[in-house]
Amino acid sequence: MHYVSTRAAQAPSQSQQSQQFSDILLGGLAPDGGLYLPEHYPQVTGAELNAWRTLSYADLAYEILKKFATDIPDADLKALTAKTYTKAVYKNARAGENAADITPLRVLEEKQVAGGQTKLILQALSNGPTLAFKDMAMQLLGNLFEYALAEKNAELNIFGATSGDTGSAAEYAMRGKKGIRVFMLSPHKKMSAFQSAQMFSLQDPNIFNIAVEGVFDDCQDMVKAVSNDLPFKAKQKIGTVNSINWARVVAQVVYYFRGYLAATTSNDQKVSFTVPSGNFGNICAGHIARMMGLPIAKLVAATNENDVLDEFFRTGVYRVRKSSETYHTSSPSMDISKASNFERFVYDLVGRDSARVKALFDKVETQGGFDLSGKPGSDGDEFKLVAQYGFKSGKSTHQDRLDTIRDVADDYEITIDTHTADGIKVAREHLEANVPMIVLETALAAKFNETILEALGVDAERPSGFEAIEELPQKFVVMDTDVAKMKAYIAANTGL
Ligand SMILES: N[C@@H](CCOP(=O)(O)O)C(=O)O
Repeated sequence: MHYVSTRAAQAPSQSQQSQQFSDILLGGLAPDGGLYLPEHYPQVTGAELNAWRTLSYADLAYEILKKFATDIPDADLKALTAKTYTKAVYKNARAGENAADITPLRVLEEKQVAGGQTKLILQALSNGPTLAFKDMAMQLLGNLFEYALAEKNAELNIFGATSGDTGSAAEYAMRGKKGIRVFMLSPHKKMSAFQSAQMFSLQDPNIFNIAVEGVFDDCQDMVKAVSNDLPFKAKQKIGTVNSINWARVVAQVVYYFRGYLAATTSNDQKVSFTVPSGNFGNICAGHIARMMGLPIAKLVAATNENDVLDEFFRTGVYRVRKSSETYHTSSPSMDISKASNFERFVYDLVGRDSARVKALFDKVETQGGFDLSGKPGSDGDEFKLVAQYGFKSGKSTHQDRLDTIRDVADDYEITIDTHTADGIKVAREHLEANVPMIVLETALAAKFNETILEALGVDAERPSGFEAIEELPQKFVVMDTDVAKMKAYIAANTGL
């Protein structure tokens, strides 16, 4: 399988620099500033789906990943997925969940309505080491990086940005790994107390936490600026773990298949997914699963008050917000106004025309957005095609989160986190008869105890190993949004 940049002038199989999975695994952004995607989406047959119904999560991951990572020997890939997706790693399953399922489903509600029955299902994705769905991909990335670096006898300096969950998932997956350092930017004082403590309490010498005076988008812009300095990137051996890295997205494709197979008994049935969305990486994985032929009816993006994506899916206008207009909310991992993975979807939406993609995203940088509504003066009319990709959206506020956390606790005796609450609030607006709606869980409630206390008046249950984490000594530096200073900090700590 060859990979193409969303901004490339040439298909990779025709270019001299043909890229395969292992070539792009360690790199992140393409050299032209675009994002990698496979040259075509591999298709899944009905017979394959049937055969996959009885597989373990690890074996299902292997079957899906081998369609994309065609340059990794089958036996090695199988060993990597078997090592990653174990019940020992995903050990934080709650009462009523089977840890061996890795991403167990829980039916929250079934209702008789005109024309049939609606069903609301929660897919648990946060039973891994850092209690967030990011572990699902990051644990695999840690093992893939170690494998690839050992093959090349190389080292890697990961430079990433987090609004709360990617950072800890990456640091837990990479701590102690030979040849790997992690430099993680986060918005200073804008994560929950638990999220900050989870990252900043790590004392490992290969982990560097940098709290940036700004919002997540400022952090992500710095990651892109550093990645676009190709000589610096090469000299400092910079890689990334954000969803700009294709391997992150493809690992997330697996749980859409798993959710579908667990919620249905025949391939004639469809399901929909609601996905709490910030950087568009998670729902982009759903888009890819759907493009591979998974019978998904709707993909519903749920945003918080930072509603750039909801605005696009309602109007066709993509209008990024300035840092000063990005709200600090009680679902902080989604406090994002410039969703980097959105470019992958736009690439498909405009018929894989990389020149158009480049022009549109250049316009984001120079004029703050683009308009595909087809109205006079707009940049195109592709918004009319959005429905055929199944996308819908909705938005949720702090009050919605509080209400939903209370409802779900009262009705189904489960405490959900604030981002999952955004998902459930929006999912309820898109229920359809006879099409189960699966909400992807973002994290465990313990990570956002401030809001759980406000909603329920009691603390969220805390899995063992995280008691009093906020009291541990913290190690981090504070910096402003100065790319030159950031580069100097990286170079000083790598010694390269
Ligand atoms: N919500 C994320 C932000 C980074 O997103 P990613 O999927 O690109 O890693 C976080 O919690 O850090």
